[in-house]
Amino acid sequence: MQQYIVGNWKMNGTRAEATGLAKGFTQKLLEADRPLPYIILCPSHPYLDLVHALIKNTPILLGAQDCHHKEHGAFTGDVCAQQLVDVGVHYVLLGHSERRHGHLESDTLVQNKVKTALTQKLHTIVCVGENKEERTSGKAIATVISQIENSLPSDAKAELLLIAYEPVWAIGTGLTPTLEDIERMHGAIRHTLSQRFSGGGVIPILYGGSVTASNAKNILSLPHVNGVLVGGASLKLDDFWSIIEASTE
Ligand SMILES: O=C[C@H](O)COP(=O)(O)O
Repeated sequence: MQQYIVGNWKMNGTRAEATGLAKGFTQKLLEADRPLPYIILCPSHPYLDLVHALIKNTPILLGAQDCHHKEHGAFTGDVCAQQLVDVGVHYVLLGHSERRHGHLESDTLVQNKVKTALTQKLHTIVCVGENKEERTSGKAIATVISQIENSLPSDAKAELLLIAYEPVWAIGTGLTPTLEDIERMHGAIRHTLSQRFSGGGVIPILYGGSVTASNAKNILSLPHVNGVLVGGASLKLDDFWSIIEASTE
């Protein structure tokens, strides 16, 4: 399976910085001499249009960081899936822990968002992950499997779904699970997806949480890891490019 390298810029950057990064990646693509993974950039909403214009004739794909669960309407400050598609978005992150805020954005809300995004044929990256307490009390796998079971619509089309496993305690901290723990979790997720969805065996499962140019190769070499979701390191041109180059074919 071709791997996925997703850069989540979160609420960072300016117009000038977004332009610099997008132009930098397109230039690196021109110089690349090896097969590349799927590369997806997820800027903040105000810069989607700008980044789309800069990457539109390249293999880089555009992602958004969230969308509303309703198709349209009086929801001040929100953005709907149809608007994302309208500005060239192909992927959307849903249920990121920074939006779940513990349980403020519930599994049910995430599931409703997923339904709406899939209706618009957006590739939907559903984020799941345990917090520190759930990890130390031995509940990490049960927590993540429960999030998957409750965040995915039972009739979801497997071909538009991706899962990102992001332990909350690893995000932005420089901490990562051991390779064995990542592999064990991804194996459990794969088992659940295969049982629950026809075609679930092919849903890509990404790892996220303090992925860097130094640890990407080992993580991306794990059999059940189909890509990475990168936060901080995706804002640094050379670091993100090193992570792209660490992908396996
Ligand atoms: O969406 C990305 C993740 O939250 C990981 O962020 P990080 O790479 O800064 O730890």
